[in-house]
Amino acid sequence: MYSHFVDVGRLEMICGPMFSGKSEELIRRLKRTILAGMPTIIFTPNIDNRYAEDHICSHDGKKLEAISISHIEEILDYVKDDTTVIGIDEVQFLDGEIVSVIMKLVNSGKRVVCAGLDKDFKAESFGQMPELLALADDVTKLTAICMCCGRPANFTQRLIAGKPASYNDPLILIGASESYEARCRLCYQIDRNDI
Ligand SMILES: Nc1ncnc2c1ncn2[C@@H]1O[C@H](COP(=O)(O)OP(=O)(O)O)[C@@H](O)[C@H]1O
Ligand SMILES: Cc1cn([C@H]2C[C@H](O)[C@@H](COP(=O)(O)O)O2)c(=O)[nH]c1=O
Ligand SMILES: [Zn+2]
Repeated sequence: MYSHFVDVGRLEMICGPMFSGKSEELIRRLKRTILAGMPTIIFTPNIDNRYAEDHICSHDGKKLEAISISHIEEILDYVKDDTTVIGIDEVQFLDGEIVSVIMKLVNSGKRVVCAGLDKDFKAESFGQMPELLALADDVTKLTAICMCCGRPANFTQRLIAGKPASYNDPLILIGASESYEARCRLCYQIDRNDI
C-alpha cells in the first residue's frame, strides 16, 4: 500500500523580475492555506521596508501579515511542530544558511513557499536563488510587461536619474518604479563602461 497520507515536505519557488506578480502569487497561495485552516507562518527580510515591516505587499497593494526577520535562522524560533506552511518573500535577500534552513524545514515535512528575484539588475543570478531553484519541487517563473515595448519581460532594469545603472553599482537598492522597470531582453540595458 502507498503511504499517500504521510506529510511529505515540499519546496515551491516563485521567481521572475520585479513587477511580475511574485508577491501577488505568494499572497494568493498563502491566503488559500490560511482559508484551509493550515497553520501558516510568513516571513520577510527586514531589508525591504518599502511598504510595511509587518506585511508582505504587492506593487498594487495586496498584503498579508508577516514576521520581519534579519537572519534566516530566526525562522526556526517561530516555526512550531504544528506549523504546516511557511511563506518567505524577497528570499533573494536572505544569505548565510538559507539553503540548509529551508531544506531542514522541507525534510521535516513542511510546505515552504518562497518568492524572489532570480536575476539582479545586472541580469546575473541573485544570491542563493540558483541553488533553491535547483532543489525546488516546483518552480513558477513569471514575466512582467516590458515598459518599453509591451513584450513579456524577464529582466529588471535599474534606472539612475532615468539612465541605465552602471554594472559596478551596489547590488542592493531598495525601491520600486522610481528606480526600476520591467524590460524584455531587447530593451534591457546596462552601462558596462566602467567594468
Ligand atoms: N511592468 C509591469 N508588468 C506587470 N505588472 C506591473 C508592471 N508594473 C506594475 N505592475 C503591477 O505590479 C503588480 C505585481 O506586483 P507584485 O506582485 O508586487 O510583483 P513582484 O513581487 O514580482 O515585484 C501587477 O499586478 C501590476 O498591477
Ligand atoms: C533587481 C534588483 C532589485 N533590488 C530590490 C528592489 C526591490 O526593493 C526588491 C525587489 O522587490 P520585488 O518584490 O521583486 O518587486 O529588490 C535590489 O536590491 N537589487 C537588484 O538588483
Ligand atoms: Zn521590450
